Amino acid sequence: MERFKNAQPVVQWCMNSLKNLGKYATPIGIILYSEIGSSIVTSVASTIKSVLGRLFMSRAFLTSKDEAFHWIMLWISENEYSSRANHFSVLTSKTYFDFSTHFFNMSPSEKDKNKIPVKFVPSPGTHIVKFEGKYLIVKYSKQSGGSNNSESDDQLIISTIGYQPYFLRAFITHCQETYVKSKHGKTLIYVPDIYCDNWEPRICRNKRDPSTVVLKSDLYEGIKTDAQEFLANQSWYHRHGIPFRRGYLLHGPPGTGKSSAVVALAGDLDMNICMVNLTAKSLSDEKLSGLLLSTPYNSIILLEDIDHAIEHTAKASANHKSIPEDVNDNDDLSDIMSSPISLAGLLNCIDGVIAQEGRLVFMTTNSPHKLPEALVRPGRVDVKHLVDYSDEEQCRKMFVNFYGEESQEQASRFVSALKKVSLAGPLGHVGTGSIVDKKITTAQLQGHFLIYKDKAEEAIRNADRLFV
Ligand SMILES: Nc1ncnc2c1ncn2[C@@H]1O[C@H](COP(=O)(O)OP(=O)(O)OP(=O)(O)O)[C@@H](O)[C@H]1O
Repeated sequence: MERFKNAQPVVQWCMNSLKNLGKYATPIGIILYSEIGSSIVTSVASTIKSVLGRLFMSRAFLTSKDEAFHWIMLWISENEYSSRANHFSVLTSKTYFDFSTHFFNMSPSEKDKNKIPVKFVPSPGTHIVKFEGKYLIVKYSKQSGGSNNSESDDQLIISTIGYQPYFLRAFITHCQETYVKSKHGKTLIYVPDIYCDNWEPRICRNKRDPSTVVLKSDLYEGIKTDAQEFLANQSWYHRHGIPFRRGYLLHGPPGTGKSSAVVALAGDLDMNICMVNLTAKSLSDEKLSGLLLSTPYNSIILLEDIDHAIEHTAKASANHKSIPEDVNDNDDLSDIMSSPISLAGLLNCIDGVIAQEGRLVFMTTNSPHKLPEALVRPGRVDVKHLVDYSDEEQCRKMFVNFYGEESQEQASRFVSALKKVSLAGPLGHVGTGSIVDKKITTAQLQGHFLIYKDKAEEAIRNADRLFV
């Protein structure tokens, strides 16, 4: 009984509280009702939407990391929808890269050279396009933030009515075919985006005709045959347990046609080129390996001036804290101190357990002696070629390429003029008469002929200017 007496105030307090609650019951009820009710309605609606979506819609998700993203964007840009869309982005040929621009003829007409051509492409948002009489909803979202994660990817969600995915697949296949057709006769050059997260197609240029790249006889053909043989023998490599990769090193003086040969080869083999600047500040070992593992299908990897990258890695690893002694005033110190990649990282990426299979890697350098043994060992570099100063035959071919087949006789006179100059050695001494000893590069020859465009005789008369 005593215990109940003690509990009396508590019971009284509870009774009072209930009474007071009665006063507020209606507003609290409304609030609770509306809050709970609306959340129930929202979740039921979204469940129904998602169930209906799954039952009656098919959907494809793509990010800009994937090549298919670009096929779709190109198709939409070229589709008549884009000309009618009231929600679009405007691109000019000077605009920051957008894949589609390179497939349009964006060069100004001869008549109106000051008028920059304009192209309208879909802007981020939702677009409705028609394909084979059916509608597709394309949701395009652009992520502008992130620097070092996949959040910087643009995203496409394509939906259409119908449970069966065939229509959507047919649409994507059609976009791919359109892309392949647009690319016909062109070489696509990919470079890493500014964060070095993904590849982006940067240049779409007409294929370079291999006959316009004048190398020593059979050099180009030798490289091409080797590459073709490699590409055709995947199963042989697998059978023998040899990694299916082939590395080439083209070395020689600047302006002798090393990069031009790779561009011509890519066109000849109907491949694309992925070019990495190994000294880019935003690159790192991880990013480089990520990039090399995700090179777009059917691409040649081109690492130009590899000796510069090696120099950078060496300086940076030796000088993480101190300033290198051989830095001169023109060097950008921050570049040297923060070399983006390490030598070990580079070697691993080119040929390590993480290296992608089935690829051609071309490296070019002016200073092969600066390359570490480990870089040029077989497996990383399987084929080495010196691309040297021009010989007689190259001078003749360059002349004929410039002035036409009918200029054969003039080409011989041009070569004689060059030999005559070669016979006069330095300071009145007799020279060897060998054109190669005069160290003329094909780039110099090109420059000379450009001065005397359409004036073959003047190019011959002034041949000695090549040696000034
Ligand atoms: N062998 C060649 N045949 C035709 N054109 C050439 C040749 N070599 C150089 N050229 C021309 O000279 C320019 C530079 O050529 P390219 O970039 O291929 O030389 P490179 O050897 O790669 O030079 P670098 O070592 O400086 O990178 C280009 O415009 C190219 O057309």
